[in-house]
Amino acid sequence: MWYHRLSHLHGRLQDLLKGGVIYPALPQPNFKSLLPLAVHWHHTASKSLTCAWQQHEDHFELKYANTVMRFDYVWLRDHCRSASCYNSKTHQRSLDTASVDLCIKPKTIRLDETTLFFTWPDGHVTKYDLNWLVKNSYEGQKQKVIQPRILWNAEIYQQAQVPSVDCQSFLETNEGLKKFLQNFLLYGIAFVENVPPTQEHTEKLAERISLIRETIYGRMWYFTSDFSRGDTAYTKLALDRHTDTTYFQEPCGIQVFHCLKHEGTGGRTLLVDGFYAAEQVLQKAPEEFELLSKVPLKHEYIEDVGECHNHMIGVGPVLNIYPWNKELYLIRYNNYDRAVINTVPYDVVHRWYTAHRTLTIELRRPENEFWVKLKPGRVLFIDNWRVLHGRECFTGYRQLCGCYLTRDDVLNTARLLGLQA
Ligand SMILES: C[N+](C)(C)CCCC[C@H](N)C(=O)O
Ligand SMILES: O=C(O)CCC(=O)C(=O)O
Ligand SMILES: [Fe+2]
Repeated sequence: MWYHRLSHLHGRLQDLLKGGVIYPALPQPNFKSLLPLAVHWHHTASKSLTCAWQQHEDHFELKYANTVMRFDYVWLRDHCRSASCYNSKTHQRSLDTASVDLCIKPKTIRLDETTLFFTWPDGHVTKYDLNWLVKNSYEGQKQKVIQPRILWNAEIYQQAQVPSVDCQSFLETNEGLKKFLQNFLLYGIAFVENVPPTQEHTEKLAERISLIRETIYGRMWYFTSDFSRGDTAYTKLALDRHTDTTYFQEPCGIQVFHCLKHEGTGGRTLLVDGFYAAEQVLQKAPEEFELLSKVPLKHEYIEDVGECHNHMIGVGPVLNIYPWNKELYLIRYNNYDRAVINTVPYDVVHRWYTAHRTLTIELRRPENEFWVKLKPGRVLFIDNWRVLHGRECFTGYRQLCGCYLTRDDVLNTARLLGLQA
């Protein structure tokens, strides 16, 4: 078996070498500085800078920058960046992909320096820079790190001493905003300090990083324990850890909390990194992790209080994973709002309960709980796709205001500031 694989690999290399091979000249300064390491360096450098390609019957194979890439011919035609195929002003494709022959093959392929030229049967020429191909190929993407994150339990988060960003620097400087977003992307929570304790100022903060997502709760919400809505959030009761709006097909991306007033006891906020807990499940029981990522569940919000009549349903697994790189991107966890399970047969149901228990045990470990008392002036932003929140029961008058944000627009702001998101 092993021998088989080896000889197969060897054959592939031979194939590759039959294609065009170039050794770009080394820039002079590098050459000099690397000279003492000549023997070792020669090997790695020639490996990383060599380009080898091979035209196969049904795909194009390219070896460059230590990456072996395979491209489908329709893909190569479809991604043509020539002026007639792609509008580089709008960054939009002009080519009608449906007009490409699904059996298309290039008539000729030529490499000049670091540019590949494909001439298609109708004479059209497509140019690709080798580095563009590395960056945009499936194989190149796989090498890229996933969204940088620091998974945390209470100790990790507290030891990190993540600084809060001052309201003025958040509102008035790009550095302040960037620092805030960087922390938010890394930890899934972030604080802004010295905010005037009003709904208007909280709204201003929200609008600085995103669009406010208006929901059945309104645009900016403002709530006390008056049971004005048919939900436990509007009482003085404790709330176990959960994510919000699990009953939306796309749960809200970010939640903003600002406690404007509390005259009483208790009412601390609980925060738990759901991705940290999920990672523990993946390590300890990978098949349970997989089940939680596959079994679709319904969450439901049924309200019939006063003038408020709502019936929301969202369907999706507890753990949502990108299929191409297995990256976890969303956790949907709310035992209060989870609806009747009728999407899976009984034996799967039992295995699902076991897996759900494993995750719950991780989420409930005291060492994973980060408790904070929200105070007027300190605004908390929570990544509702990652970090669970809850609260301790409380006495007295407590006023909380906040809103939900659309996730796409937060990430948009982050990317415009040069962050990976
Ligand atoms: C934040 N705010 C008070 C407006 C809404 C609360 C929503 C509560 C609901 N059970 C959920 O978890 O989605
Ligand atoms: O009252 C709180 O601190 C939070 C309640 C809650 O979970 C929510 O409003 O989503
Ligand atoms: Fe909540």
